[in-house]
Amino acid sequence: MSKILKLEGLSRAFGAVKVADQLNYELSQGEALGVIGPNGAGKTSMFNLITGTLAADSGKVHFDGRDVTAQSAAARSRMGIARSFQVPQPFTHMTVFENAMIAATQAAGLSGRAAETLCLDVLEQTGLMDKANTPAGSLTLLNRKRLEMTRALCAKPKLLLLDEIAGGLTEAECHSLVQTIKDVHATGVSIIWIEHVVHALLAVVSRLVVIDFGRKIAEGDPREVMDSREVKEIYLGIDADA
Ligand SMILES: Nc1ncnc2c1ncn2[C@@H]1O[C@H](COP(=O)(O)OP(=O)(O)OP(=O)(O)O)[C@@H](O)[C@H]1O
Repeated sequence: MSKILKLEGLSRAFGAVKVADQLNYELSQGEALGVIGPNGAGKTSMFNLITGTLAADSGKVHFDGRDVTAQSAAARSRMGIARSFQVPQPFTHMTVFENAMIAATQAAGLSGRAAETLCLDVLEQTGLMDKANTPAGSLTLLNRKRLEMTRALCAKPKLLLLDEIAGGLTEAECHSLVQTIKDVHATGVSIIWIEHVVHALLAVVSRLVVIDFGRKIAEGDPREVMDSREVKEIYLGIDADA
C-alpha cells in the first residue's frame, strides 16, 4: 500500500531537551495511527514538525510521495496536511460557519459557492449544522472540539492530525466524537491521533506508536503495544523485568 507520510530520522532539540530524537515511522494511505506517550514526551512537537510550524534539526518528512522537509507550513497545508489543536483556537467572535469558511477559502483555496458547499458538507459530517450561526466563543467544549475538526476538514486534508481531541469530554460526548472520527476515517482520510483517552483511541486506530523523550519506543498492534513492557514501565512506573 502506498505511503502518505514517512518520517526519516526526524530530530529536534530545544537546548538539552530532545523533543524528537531520530523519529522514524510510516503511515499508509487511509490508515489511522494512534500516538501515546507521557506529558512532555514530544507528541505535539512531532505534529509541529509534520505541519512545518517547527523546523527539524535533521531528518526528513515525506508527504504524498514528496520530500516536504524544506516546505513552509502554508505549502504543506495546501498539499493536504491539516490539524486540530489541543486547546481549541477558533475565532471566538465569528460564527461556526464563518470559522469554517476561513479554512475553506484560505487553506483549501476555494471561493464562493464551492467554499460554502464544502463547509455545509463538513458541518453535516461533524454534527455542527444546527450551530452554524452560533458564535464560536459560546460553544460547549464538545462543540469546540467538533469545530476544531470542522476547520481541519474544511482544508480538504489527505492527512488529518488530531491532538488530544477527546480530552475533558464526558463518556457520552467522547463516544459521539469517536463516531464522528470513524465517519471521517471511512471517507478515506489518513489520520494520526495523539490521545491520552486510550479507550477512545483504540476504538479507531489500527496501529499505535509510543513516544517518550522524543523517541519512538514501541510500535505495532494497539493491544499488543498496550500490553508491552515499554508501556507498562512508562505508565505504571514499574520495571517489567523485575
Ligand atoms: N518552543 C519551545 N521551546 C522550548 N521548549 C519547548 C518548546 N515547545 C515544546 N517544548 C518542550 O518540549 C517538550 C515536549 O513538548 P510537547 O508539547 O511536544 O510534549 P507532548 O508530548 O505533546 O506533551 P503533552 O502530552 O503534555 O501535550 C516539553 O518539555 C516542552 O516544554
